[in-house]
Amino acid sequence: MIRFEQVSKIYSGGQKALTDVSFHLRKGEMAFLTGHSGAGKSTLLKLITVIERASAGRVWINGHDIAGIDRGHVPFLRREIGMIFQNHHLLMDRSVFDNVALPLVIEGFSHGEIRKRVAASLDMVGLFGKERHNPIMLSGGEQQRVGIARAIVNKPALLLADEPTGNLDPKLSMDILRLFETFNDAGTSVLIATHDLGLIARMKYRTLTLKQGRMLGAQELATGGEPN
Ligand SMILES: Nc1ncnc2c1ncn2[C@@H]1O[C@H](COP(=O)(O)OP(=O)(O)OP(=O)(O)O)[C@@H](O)[C@H]1O
Repeated sequence: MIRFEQVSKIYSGGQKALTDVSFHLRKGEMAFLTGHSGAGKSTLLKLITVIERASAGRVWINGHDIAGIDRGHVPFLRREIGMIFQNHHLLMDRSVFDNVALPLVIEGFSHGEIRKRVAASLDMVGLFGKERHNPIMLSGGEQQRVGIARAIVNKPALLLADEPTGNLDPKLSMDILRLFETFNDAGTSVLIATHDLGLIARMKYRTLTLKQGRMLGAQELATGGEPN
C-alpha cells in the first residue's frame, strides 16, 4: 500500500528532513510511525499525500509510482487516502453534517448518496444523531471523531493519522485507536504517526521509528513482485 525506496527530502531552505528512508506498509496492515519532534514524521506523511515531493528515491502508493505524478492526478490519488490531523481542521461555523460531507460535495456526489454515506460514517464513529450540531458544541474527543468520520466518508484504501490522540486523555486515546482497529479489520490500511509511546506499547502493531530523518530497525524492502 505504501512503499518507500531510499527516499530523501531536503526542503528548499536546505533543511534535511528524511535520508534514505525505505519501508513497506502492506495492504491491510496497521502500523505506528514514531520518533522525536523533528524526526521527519509529518514530512513522511506529506510525501504520501503529495503535499511535498521527495528530493530523491521512489514512493509508491496503492500501486501508483508518485515520484513524477503530475498535478492533475494528485486529487485522484488523494481520494484513496483519508487524512486525520491532531487539531482535526474542522469548520467550526458549519454543522457536523457539512464537515463530514465536504469530501463528497467536492467529488460531486448526489444529495441522497451524501446523506446515506454521512449517516453511515457518523454511525461508525459513534456520533449518530449529532449531524446538526456545530463542532464547537462537542467535546475534544467528539470533535476528533468528526475528523475521523470525514476521513473515512469516501471509503479510502489508506488512512493516515498525524498525532490523532495528541489532545486526548489516555481513555479517549485508546477509544480512538480501537476505532482505527475496526477500520483496519474491515481491510483499510492504517498508518498512525504518534509520540505516544505508552499507547504504542499497549497495542500489538509494527512500529516504524524515525531518528533524525532516518528509519531505524527492520526495514522491509521489496524482494521482487509488484509494489502494492
Ligand atoms: N516546510 C519546511 N521547510 C523547511 N524545513 C522544514 C519544513 N517542514 C519541516 N521542516 C524540517 O524538517 C525536519 C522534520 O520535520 P517534521 O515536521 O517532518 O518532523 P516531525 O517528526 O513531524 O516533528 P513533530 O513531531 O514535532 O511534528 C525538521 O528539522 C523541520 O524543522
